[in-house]
Amino acid sequence: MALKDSKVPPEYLDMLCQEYRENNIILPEHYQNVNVKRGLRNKDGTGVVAGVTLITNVHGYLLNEGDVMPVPGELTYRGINIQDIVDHCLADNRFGYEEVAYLLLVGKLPTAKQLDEFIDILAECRELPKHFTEDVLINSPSPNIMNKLQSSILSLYAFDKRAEELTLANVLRQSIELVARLPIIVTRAYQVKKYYYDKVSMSINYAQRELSTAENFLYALRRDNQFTELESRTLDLALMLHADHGGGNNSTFAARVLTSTGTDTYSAMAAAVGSLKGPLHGGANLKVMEMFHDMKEHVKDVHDDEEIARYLTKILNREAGDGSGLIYGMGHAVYTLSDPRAEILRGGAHDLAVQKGFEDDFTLLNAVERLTPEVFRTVKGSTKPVCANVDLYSGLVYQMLDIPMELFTPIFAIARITGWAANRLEELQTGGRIIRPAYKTVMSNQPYTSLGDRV
Ligand SMILES: CC(=O)SCCNC(=O)CCNC(=O)[C@H](O)C(C)(C)COP(=O)(O)OP(=O)(O)OC[C@H]1O[C@@H](n2cnc3c(N)ncnc32)[C@H](O)[C@@H]1OP(=O)(O)O
Ligand SMILES: O=C([O-])CC(=O)C(=O)O
Repeated sequence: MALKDSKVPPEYLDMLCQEYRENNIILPEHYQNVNVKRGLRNKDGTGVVAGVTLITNVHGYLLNEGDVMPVPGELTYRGINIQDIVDHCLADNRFGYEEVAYLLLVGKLPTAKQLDEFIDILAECRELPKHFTEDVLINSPSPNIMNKLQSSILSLYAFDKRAEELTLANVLRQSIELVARLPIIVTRAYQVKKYYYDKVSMSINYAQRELSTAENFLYALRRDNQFTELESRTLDLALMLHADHGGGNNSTFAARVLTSTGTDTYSAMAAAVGSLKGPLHGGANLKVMEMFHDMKEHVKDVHDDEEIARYLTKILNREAGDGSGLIYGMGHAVYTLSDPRAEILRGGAHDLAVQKGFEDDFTLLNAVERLTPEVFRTVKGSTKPVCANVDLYSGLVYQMLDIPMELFTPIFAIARITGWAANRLEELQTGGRIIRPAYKTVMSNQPYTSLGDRV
């Protein structure tokens, strides 16, 4: 593909690509011969254990005499089941994300007084440093909000006099500030993006002290600052569910890898944002919706399972969708029978769909969840269970809340900053060794050839 603005000529690139392909062949047997744990996975697909943690447990299978036994998934934050956290917050009719953030960061549920204090501090910290909005956001727009979020987090370094200090108190302070500020950065970066790239007038609002994280997001997103109770509660639920997922998920592990070098908070958190953006990880929530819109164009009857299964088969065969062969929102590295977050979001998506008249959309996405395992077995001949993951229903939920697609993955980041920060703190306090896996070379040694003798 020719890059219009590049000084590197396309024919030169073609030549380099050809050279590259000829000189960079690693065959599957190379992996097998040296017993490499590709993707840091054991032979049975389970993850290589890279550390111990007190923060989050992701339970997706049992090991029975060395065999992986599929079980319904369970997610616990600091030992407390996510379902219980959600149920209690809903029963008390209060926002839960702030409580989850305290729990993950500090290690125990806050008392009522501690929670009030924490919410007050978050409110105090939400406003961005002086000139940050003008210099970092307005004067330097990006078409991609995850990209802008990543560079904004790096830019916060310059506004922090104690950016490098690794004491517990300082990193906790930085973590709280990031939890408070990410919703503001994301919504402002979005406003700037709309103004600069989409030629829509920009509206930049101050964060509101009395509003929760979810409410502040919706307040800043909407031109009229209006949102309903149902909308803010649903977003709050999504934030709770996305807040952490153990030390091994790709973005959190990236944060831990960088943290283990002794680097600063902003560098570690920016790396995590870059990881989350990927379509196999947090970026899947955007991909699910792209896939879903494509399906809506091609599937005539959302109640016709055979037609939907045919379409899913085409996706797996790279004849439909984005050509990757992936059914986004399905499959998980740990969960086998179910992802508890997808179960909760499915319920939320269903209720919203009924209320807002999106029943057909829900039916179609639900059919993807129901039919994929069988299609998967038929096409791939694989008996491995494949379940819906958290990204399957989140996009539909956000769409029904009238949140633009380009903010789906940034919302994930707004929630996950808590988990990244909690894992960074744990790595700093208890890790104690630079993370440094090995790569086995499959290249044989060769002599240096003088310039004039090369062909
Ligand atoms: C927040 C999150 O990060 S949740 C995950 C979000 N990502 C997605 O929804 C993208 C779609 N899903 C996937 O790509 C995968 O299921 C992942 C990345 C989530 C997990 O990957 P893995 O742990 O490697 O999955 P697993 O070991 O089960 O893969 C087995 C095989 O099934 C394939 N597979 C797994 N899920 C899918 C899928 N949804 N669609 C098509 N093929 C899939 C893998 O590519 C692999 O194929 P291969 O043996 O030919 O290489
Ligand atoms: O755990 C994983 O590999 C991915 C995931 O679901 C998450 O990070 O929420």
